[in-house]
Amino acid sequence: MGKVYVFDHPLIQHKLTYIRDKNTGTKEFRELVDEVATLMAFEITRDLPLEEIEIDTPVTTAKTKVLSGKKIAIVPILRAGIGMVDGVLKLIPAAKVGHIGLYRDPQTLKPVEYYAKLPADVEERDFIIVDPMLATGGSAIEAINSLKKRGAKSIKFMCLIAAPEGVKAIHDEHPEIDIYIAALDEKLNDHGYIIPGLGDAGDRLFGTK
Ligand SMILES: O=P(O)(O)OC[C@H]1O[C@H](OP(=O)(O)OP(=O)(O)O)[C@H](O)[C@@H]1O
Ligand SMILES: O=c1cc[nH]c(=O)[nH]1
Ligand SMILES: [Mg+2]
Repeated sequence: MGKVYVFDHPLIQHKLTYIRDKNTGTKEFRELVDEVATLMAFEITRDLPLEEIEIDTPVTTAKTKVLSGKKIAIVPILRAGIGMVDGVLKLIPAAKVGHIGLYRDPQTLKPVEYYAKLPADVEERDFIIVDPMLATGGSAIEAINSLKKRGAKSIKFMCLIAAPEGVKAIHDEHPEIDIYIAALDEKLNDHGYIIPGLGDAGDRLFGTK
């Protein structure tokens, strides 16, 4: 069964407070999302495999460790997921980036796919899907379906704020997926928005409302 990791690091929680605050403007919101994505990437990469190599220090030789070159791909769910990509790339700059375009129909709350482009070597990569919000879970489930359909074998899901309903929905559909979140909120409202949440992540990132 996939696990749920809630990153309660004080820096993440502090920054998340200002991300939630409705008085935080677009520029600062974008910067904070980027910073939290970097901090989350630090935690999510904790289990990356290492290999031992030998190097020369100025005084002697030393057996020491480097990353063993695991192939990683970051996949933002468009639009709002884009806000987390650069933050993750700061720590794993060699990662490839795929894109999945989904919007949530405001009436049905069902996700509609409008774009998908992934790295060619899908089967060999570890995928990290990024999206600030996990609400009903429809978008995340559709993104996971889309990756699996194209041959992905290893998938993690990372978001800033999740509703319990969304976490359950992912695990009902894809029980093996590990979910990484900065905060697990209370519930969804009647419009599928997370309470207390942060409002519409895409609109706040891109200033479209
Ligand atoms: O868990 P769900 O109920 O599917 O909701 C979460 C989705 O809703 C938001 O995207 P939105 O549809 O607003 O698109 P946008 O990123 O283009 O704003 C958010 O970024 C997630 O992708
Ligand atoms: O609270 C929510 C739910 C879905 N999408 C958002 O951007 N915010
Ligand atoms: Mg949106």
